[in-house]
Amino acid sequence: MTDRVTTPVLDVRGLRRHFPAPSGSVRAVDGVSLTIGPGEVVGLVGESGSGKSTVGRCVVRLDTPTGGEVVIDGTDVTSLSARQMRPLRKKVHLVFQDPSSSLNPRMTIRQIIAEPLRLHGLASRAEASARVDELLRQVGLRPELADRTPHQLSGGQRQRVSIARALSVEPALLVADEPTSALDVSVQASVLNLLADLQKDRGFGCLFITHDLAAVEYLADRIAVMYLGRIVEQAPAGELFADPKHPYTQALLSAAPVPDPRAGRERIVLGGDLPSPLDPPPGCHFHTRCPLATDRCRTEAPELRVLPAAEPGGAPREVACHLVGEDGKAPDARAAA
Ligand SMILES: Nc1ncnc2c1ncn2[C@@H]1O[C@H](COP(=O)(O)OP(=O)(O)OP(=O)(O)O)[C@@H](O)[C@H]1O
Repeated sequence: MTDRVTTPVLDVRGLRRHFPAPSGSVRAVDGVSLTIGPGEVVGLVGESGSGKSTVGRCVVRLDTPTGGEVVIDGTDVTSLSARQMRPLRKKVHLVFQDPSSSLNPRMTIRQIIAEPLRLHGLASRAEASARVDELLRQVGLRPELADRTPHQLSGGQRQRVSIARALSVEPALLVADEPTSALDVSVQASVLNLLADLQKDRGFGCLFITHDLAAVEYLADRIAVMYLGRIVEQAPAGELFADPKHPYTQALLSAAPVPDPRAGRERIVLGGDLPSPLDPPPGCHFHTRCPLATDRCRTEAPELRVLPAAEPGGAPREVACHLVGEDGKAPDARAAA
């Protein structure tokens, strides 16, 4: 196996993003570590305000971390200037939540999709034009749309254009931040299917940020669960849904629609709101809402620990909870709730 094959497309270590505020600092991201292998899809889930988008923005360097490291395809980009970052921009692209605000309304679709190719000097004008036609077909749009402007397209078509633009330079990593949440429910599934098909065909790594648990179960190989700026659990997608270990993950998944009603999952209703990242609770951040919290949880922050794989040779999983045993045996928040 060559080094190229084993180098992760994304290696985030101890990432922090604290925003200064008049009465302290907002710890939006507070020590996140995450790895994505080539061709791997990692879902990042958690309540609104848990820090998911801030992680995504730091990865694509739309935001600058206040601590930790971001390594993209083997290059540490944490402290690169905008100029130094430019050649690396083709390795990682972001698909935003709302395509209406991320596409320049004065440019044609052809100009929008060709822009990254032009910025990176990857194609002549004629080559870029042919490539745009091909990309439009790949995202399920007719090449005739190339001469229109974004406002002449539907929301779903605009998001397909954003995806075509992001993929025009064949990135190693795509960060998709709630790529379907601004779309009509009727087109959400087709855009998700498109992303899944393109990912399988092209094999790019993907950080998929979402609230949509059904979508993440469908798309992700692995899922990381965030709570108040930290990852509290990471596991292969199937294992996380079948056997969530962290009481927060149990509560989050209990609210997801169950495809098979016979599997009936009892809902765990969490008390209170997500605490403020301006003044996070001491110890385990989740203790204020956890039905199982003990004195230790209120004072000592649990580390993210590696648990034994479910099967020999299986992928390891990680959890940050004092109540999960070394053997991976987890308490049931449902019983206590
Ligand atoms: N520029 C900023 N200045 C101050 N606080 C910020 C800034 N950006 C984000 N935050 C705060 O950081 C926390 C995390 O925000 P973030 O948008 O990353 O969460 P999220 O999990 O992506 O939420 P959502 O799912 O609603 O997008 C929130 O409390 C938010 O208010």
